[in-house]
Amino acid sequence: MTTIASMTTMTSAVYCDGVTKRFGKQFALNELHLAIPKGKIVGVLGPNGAGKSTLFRMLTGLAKPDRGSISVLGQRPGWRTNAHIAYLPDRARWYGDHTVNRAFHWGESLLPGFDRAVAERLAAFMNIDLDARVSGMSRGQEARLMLILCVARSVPLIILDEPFSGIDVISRERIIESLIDHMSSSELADVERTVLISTHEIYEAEALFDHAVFLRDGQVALSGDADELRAAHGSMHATMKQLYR
Ligand SMILES: Nc1ncnc2c1ncn2[C@@H]1O[C@H](COP(=O)(O)OP(=O)(O)OP(=O)(O)O)[C@@H](O)[C@H]1O
Repeated sequence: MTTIASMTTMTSAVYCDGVTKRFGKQFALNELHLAIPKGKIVGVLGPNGAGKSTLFRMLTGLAKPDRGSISVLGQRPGWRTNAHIAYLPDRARWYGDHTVNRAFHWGESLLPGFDRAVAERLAAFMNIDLDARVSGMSRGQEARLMLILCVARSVPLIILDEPFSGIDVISRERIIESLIDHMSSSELADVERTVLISTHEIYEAEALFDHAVFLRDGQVALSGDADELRAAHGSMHATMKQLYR
């Protein structure tokens, strides 16, 4: 029998039903109910400690819920689903002795769906020298490399946890522009991509989003279509201010 829950599981990129995760007495996620539609660029937003990284870790099978169930691309998270996910964790670092070229070569051999030509184009746009050694890069330059390694992949789900942290405001605007351009380009038309992005740089990033989920204390405080949220509150930034003041 097909139930409403099983249909929502199939039509959603991510579906969480009553997901709870505790660390000692602290609830990271508390009876979280969430359905993220496929094919959208989604802002996963909220103050420090709201549960964003914990949610992402669960979607990639790195953490297990104490209670509740999670479905990613219609399946339980694990190695099968991870082949279809490009995940940029917060605090991600690359090998210091690699050059950008070597990182892209590594990506080509080991990351499903990695497209080197796309990576090189993004690198040119983001001012990343292919011969640069990672150990000599600034934090912001390394953050760009990590971002490219994820978004140059043709996979149905991309999860970016704080991808812009450490990148200066001018470069951030340029990078967000290049992402908008890249996400809407025809080279990705073969895959229905869902992209989840957590960021505190909501002012600059909000043009990216066509859906938003606001978390508070491990629960969904508000979620919906970005245009509808903007129409109701003025901007995503204003929505955030009203929700968390
Ligand atoms: N491994 C852990 N051990 C103990 N507590 C944890 C652990 N991971 C998360 N927490 C707690 O769970 C809550 C949610 O943390 P999480 O990192 O998911 O928040 P976040 O929304 O990503 O925050 P930020 O915006 O600061 O990155 C916080 O109170 C945090 O202290």
